[in-house]
Amino acid sequence: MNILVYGAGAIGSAIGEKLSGQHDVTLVSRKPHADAISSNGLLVCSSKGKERVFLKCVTSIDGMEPPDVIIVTTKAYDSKHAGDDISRIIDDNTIIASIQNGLGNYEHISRRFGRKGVVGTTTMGVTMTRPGEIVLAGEGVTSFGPYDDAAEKITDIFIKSGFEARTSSRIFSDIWMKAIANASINPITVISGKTNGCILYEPYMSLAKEACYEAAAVAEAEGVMLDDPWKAVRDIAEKTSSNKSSMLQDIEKGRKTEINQITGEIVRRAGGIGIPVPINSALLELIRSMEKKDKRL
Ligand SMILES: NC(=O)C1=CN([C@@H]2O[C@H](COP(=O)(O)OP(=O)(O)OC[C@H]3O[C@@H](n4cnc5c(N)ncnc54)[C@H](O)[C@@H]3O)[C@@H](O)[C@H]2O)C=CC1
Ligand SMILES: CC(C)(CO)C(=O)C(=O)O
Repeated sequence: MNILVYGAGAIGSAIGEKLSGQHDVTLVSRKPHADAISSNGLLVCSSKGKERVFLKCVTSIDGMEPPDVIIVTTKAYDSKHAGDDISRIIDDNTIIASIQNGLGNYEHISRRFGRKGVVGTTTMGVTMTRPGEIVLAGEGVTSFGPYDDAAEKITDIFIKSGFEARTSSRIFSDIWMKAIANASINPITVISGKTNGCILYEPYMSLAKEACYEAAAVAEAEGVMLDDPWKAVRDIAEKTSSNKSSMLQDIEKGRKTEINQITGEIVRRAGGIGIPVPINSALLELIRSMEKKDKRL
């Protein structure tokens, strides 16, 4: 199959590399990463050692034939642009799947094409250490949905390429649960400057719990059922207790964060249905001001 991975940074490169064992994979990335991969291949570092893999990596999809599958792995703030760009090269048979954090990716990437797409979420952990080099911290589980032919086809492709993957009948709960975990953990790690485990202790735990319950109320008002969201958040914080959240890493490197697509979406949706979310609203403003390195402070 011809598979295009659009927005190949950390996660996209790791996914593309693994799929390339069985499929004709093209990564779409920015110039430094594309140049490094084209010259020296992709260096994949993991607990198994280091492996250099040669892959096709381009910076533009101009003139491409419609691929069988497009996997979108940009940051969530680039989803709208990704949707616009890939709409130029798809045909009726192209399956489009998003594997990203945050809320609203499905709407940007799939529903806008007027037909079903696939939405995914993953617990893989990958970091890009420099252009052309990634570190795989954990293989994780990747889930796809909604439960239909396209999601099953992508799940099958992933399983046959060696991923732990499943089709989920509750994909929107899974996506919401990941967003709630990110909303409860990530902003607090930025404010505290500590790793994910900080939310298991006071003074951070009460704040994280409030953020979690507020966000869960919004999900439930949207008809999304969640089982014990605070337990799920605590479990994720325990499993990743020594990790620096992606948001803390972004702030430390002076990069844009996904706060608007995580906490911002929760606050926006809460406003639309009249649910008070004071803790998430405060966290949103604090992270936005830290992102801008607010000069008034
Ligand atoms: N890294 C991880 O372990 C995990 C990441 N995620 C989610 O996956 C998504 C991607 O995360 P990462 O891979 O860490 O981010 P990343 O920033 O490493 O990768 C995204 C890449 O997309 C590229 N890109 C964006 N627009 C592009 C365009 N128009 N043309 C070409 N390239 C373009 C960027 O240059 C960047 O290299 C995020 O939503 C993140 O929250 C989810 C689970 C784990
Ligand atoms: C689950 C968690 C919090 C792991 O670090 C994450 O997804 C992130 O950092 O964005």
